[in-house]
Amino acid sequence: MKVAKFGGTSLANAEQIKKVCKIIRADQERRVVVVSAPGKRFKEDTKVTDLLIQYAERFLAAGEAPKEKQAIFARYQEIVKELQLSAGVGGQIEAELDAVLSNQKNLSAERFMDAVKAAGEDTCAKVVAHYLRSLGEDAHYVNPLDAGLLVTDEVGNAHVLPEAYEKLAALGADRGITIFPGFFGFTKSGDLVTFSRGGSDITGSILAAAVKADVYENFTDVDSVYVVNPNLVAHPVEVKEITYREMRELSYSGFGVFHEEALIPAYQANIPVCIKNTNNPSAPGTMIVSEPPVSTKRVSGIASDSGFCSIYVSKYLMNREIGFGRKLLQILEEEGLSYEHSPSGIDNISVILRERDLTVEKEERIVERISRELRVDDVSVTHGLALVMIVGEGMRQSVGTTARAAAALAQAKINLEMINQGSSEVSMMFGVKAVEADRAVIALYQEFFCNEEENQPVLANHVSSVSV
Ligand SMILES: Nc1ncnc2c1ncn2[C@@H]1O[C@H](COP(=O)(O)OP(=O)(O)O)[C@@H](O)[C@H]1O
Ligand SMILES: N[C@@H](CC(=O)OP(=O)(O)O)C(=O)O
Repeated sequence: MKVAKFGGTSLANAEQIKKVCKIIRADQERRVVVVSAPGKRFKEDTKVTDLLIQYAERFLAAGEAPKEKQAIFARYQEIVKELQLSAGVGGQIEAELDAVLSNQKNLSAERFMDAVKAAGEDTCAKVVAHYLRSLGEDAHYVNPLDAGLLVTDEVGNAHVLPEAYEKLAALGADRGITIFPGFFGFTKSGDLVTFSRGGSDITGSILAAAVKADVYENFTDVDSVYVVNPNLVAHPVEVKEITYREMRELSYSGFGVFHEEALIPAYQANIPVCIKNTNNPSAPGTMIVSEPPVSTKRVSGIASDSGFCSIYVSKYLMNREIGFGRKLLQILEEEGLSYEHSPSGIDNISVILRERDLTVEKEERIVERISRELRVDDVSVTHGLALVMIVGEGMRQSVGTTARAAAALAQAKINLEMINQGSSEVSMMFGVKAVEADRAVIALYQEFFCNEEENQPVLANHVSSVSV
């Protein structure tokens, strides 16, 4: 059995939904289907999820938002009409959507926001199920509450609860084709909570693990995962196969094609993931697997993400002070902050955080506490950083990757704020000013992928002859 997830671009309008249904019908193994909300139809368009957020924000501020509501209805009305669904079906779908958008009673502002956001996928799943039925298929919409998709009570950032898997396993025995809305689940108390943005990928992975699918197919709008963001480099090298670990690092670092948290359920259940193109389903796509291929490249991908800041702390003989690191991180913990990385030297340490988590007040308090409580020589915060990540299982067997990367960045006149090699040795991180991130990725792409001779595959478990 296959679990297939279709992203927003695959469901943006009726024409796309027809392609999706053709793909579902082409393979009887595609029995559990997860759908996102309709995405962008063209570059400047707005995703339905963003329309829903705009609606909820206006509604919460003004008590009504007729213009925003109409924009949402217009998207679904056009789809229903072009799919030639009956007036009765269209009316029912619209009434159910309207009930969610108009019902703030007994809901806090944040719960209302999550309920409205989830209505995008929920409505889309109903439309797809109706359309498949109109084509004669035995398809049915399943609600995550009824199916038992239990999640933590973290509004807008839910995580699946372990007991959900057992309940969801029953979907594997369902008759016909199950159409399941992505992006949200329910707490044990029955409250709706969404995953973080892009979270329909997570739903697909959870269902694939629960029903022990042979493969989790993730349909999007590109033929494969590429070694760099195709919006940055035209026609970059395609990735045929990549490990969960590499993909996890690259998704974390900015590969928008697959949600970083979506790999865990599939990985734990050892379900291979295949990224495929709805607009070109015969293309083989990219397989995400547990073991690297025998002949693996030194570098599998290069990604970057901005929105980071760094707290730099220096103190003479820091290395001799027992408990220094713990006390520093405890200050961050007490301010409710998680940290991303922490490169260190003998007398200094940096802690990298997401900028969105650090308010001005928190920053002032943290700097003051570090100075006073840890009696440091220097503490400063640098904003506007991007992290550029080179990832590859082959790096473990290769010598000189850091030197080549640093030289390429130096040649492009990019100043390095920091370098950090992950303990797993499959990734290497460079901190640069956010404005220089794209240039850094391009320079690294040229270094590792545009020189045929240098880019010969290196054998796994074999030390490359390339040296510094
Ligand atoms: N390394 C990469 N390989 C492929 N696509 C990438 C990569 N990095 C970013 N992307 C972008 O991810 C997009 C697909 O993700 P997304 O827009 O979330 O699709 P969906 O609507 O199917 O969920 C692609 O159109 C591409 O622009
Ligand atoms: N619609 C949600 C969830 C999602 O996964 O969407 P997409 O498949 O378009 O990335 C969002 O925009 O965040």
